[in-house]
Amino acid sequence: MLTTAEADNILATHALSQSTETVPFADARGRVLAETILADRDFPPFDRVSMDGIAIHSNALADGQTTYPVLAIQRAGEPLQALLDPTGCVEVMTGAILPTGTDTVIRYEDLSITDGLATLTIPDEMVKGQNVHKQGSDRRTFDVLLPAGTVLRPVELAVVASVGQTSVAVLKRPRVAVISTGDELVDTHQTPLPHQIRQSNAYLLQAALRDLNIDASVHHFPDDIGTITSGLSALLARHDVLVMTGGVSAGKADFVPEVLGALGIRRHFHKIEQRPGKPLWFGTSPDGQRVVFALPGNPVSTTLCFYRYVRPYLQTAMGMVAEPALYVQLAKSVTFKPQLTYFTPARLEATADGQVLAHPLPGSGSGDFTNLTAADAFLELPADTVEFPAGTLAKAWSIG
Ligand SMILES: Nc1nc2c(c(=O)[nH]1)N[C@H]1C(S)=C(S)[C@@H](COP(=O)(O)OP(=O)(O)OC[C@H]3O[C@@H](n4cnc5c(N)ncnc54)[C@H](O)[C@@H]3O)O[C@H]1N2
Ligand code: MOO
Ligand SMILES: [Mg+2]
Repeated sequence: MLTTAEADNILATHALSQSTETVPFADARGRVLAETILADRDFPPFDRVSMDGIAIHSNALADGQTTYPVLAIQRAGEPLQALLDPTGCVEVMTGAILPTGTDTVIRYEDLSITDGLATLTIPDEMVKGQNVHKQGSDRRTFDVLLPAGTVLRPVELAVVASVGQTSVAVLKRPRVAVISTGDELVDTHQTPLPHQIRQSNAYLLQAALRDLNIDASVHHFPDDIGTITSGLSALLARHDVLVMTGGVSAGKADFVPEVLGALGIRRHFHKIEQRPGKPLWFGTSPDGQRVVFALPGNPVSTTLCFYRYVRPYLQTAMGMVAEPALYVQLAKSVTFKPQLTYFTPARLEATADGQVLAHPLPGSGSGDFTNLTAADAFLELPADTVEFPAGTLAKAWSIG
C-alpha cells in the first residue's frame, strides 16, 4: 500500500498532456489562456481627461491667471479639438481626449462659470498636469498584458475585450465521464425497494466537476462484468478521464479493477494507507492519453478521494494552480489509532486574530454522507501519530 505522498507523486508523473483550442470570447470565462495578449495600443491610447471640468494650459496658471473664457466643449467620443488661445479654456468631460494646447484639468467643483467665464476658486492648489490620465502611462503598445497560462477571470476578460479579440486560444478541458456501478443503486427519480438506495455519488462528482468548469456525462452500470466492460470500452473511446465510483474493493461484485485491466488500463496504484478511501484505484492507458480514477463507493470515501486527489489532478491538467490545502488549527483533540492517514470532516471557523480553527465532525464513518453537509473541509492527520491535541496544525482540503 502507498502513503498519501507516494500517491501524490505517482499522480504527478502521469499528468495528462495539454492541447489548445480557440473559443469565442464569450465562452472564455474560467479558461486558461494559451496565447499571449499584447497591448494593441497605448493604455490609455490618448491623454484622457479624468474629471469633468475645464482644460487649460499650465503656463496661464503659472502666470497667476484665475479667469478663463470658455472657447469650446470637448465631450468624450468627440474627435480632438484644440485650444487656440492659450489664455482660454475648453470645457472637457471625463473620457474625452485632452484638447491640443492644454495640459491641466480643473474640476467643476474647483471653479464657477458665469457668462462664459470660468473662475478658479482655489487657484493655488491647482497643479500642472492634474486630472489627466497620460497616454501610455498604464501600458505601452506591444506590452504583454496577459501571459499564456493566465486564468481568465472577469478582470482578465475585460483586458482581452479591450484589445479587440473576439476569440482566444485556451487550453482544452479534459472530456470527463462519471460512472457509478452497483446493483443496489436506483436513480434519483425512482423509488428504491427495501434493499436498494438512490444513487448520490455520481451527482456529487458531476456537480464538483461543474465547479471546475467541466461538463461531465453521467453513466451507471449494474454489477455485471460484460455490461461494465462494453460500457467502459465505449466511454474510453470518447473521454480523456473516467471518474468511477464503487466496485473497487474486495467484494464478490467489485469488478472494476479487473475490467479496467482487461481493457488495457494500467494500474499505477490500488489502495492508499488512508481512511476513508483506502481502495482508491488509479491507472492510465499505455500511451497516457486516458486516465481512470476508480473511487471507493462509500460516499464519504468518494468525496474525500475526489477533493484530495482528483480535483488537484484535473486542475493541473487544465493548467491551473492545483487546489492548495490550507493549514488550520484543531479546535479540539482527535485520537486515531490505525496506522493510516486519517481524513476527518471538519467545520472551519475564521477567528478575529487571523487563525482558522477546525472543528472535527467525525460522523459515523464513510457511509455517513449526510454528515458532510456540516463540513467545510477534510483535515489530513498523518499516519504516524495517534494523539492530535487541540492546537495541532493540520492540512485542510476544502470540499466546495
Ligand atoms: N473485506 C473488505 N471489505 C471492504 C474493504 C476491504 O478492504 N476489505 N474496504 C472497505 C472500504 S474502505 C470501502 S470504502 C468500501 C469500498 O467499496 P467499493 O468501492 O467496492 O464500493 P461498493 O462495494 O460498490 O459500495 C460500497 C458502499 O457504497 C455505496 N455506494 C456505492 N456507489 C454509490 C453511489 N453511486 N451512490 C451512493 N452510494 C453508493 C454502496 O451502496 C455501498 O454501501 O468497501 C469496504 N469493504
Ligand atoms: O474508504 Mo473506506 O471508508 O475506508 O469505507
Ligand atoms: Mg464493494
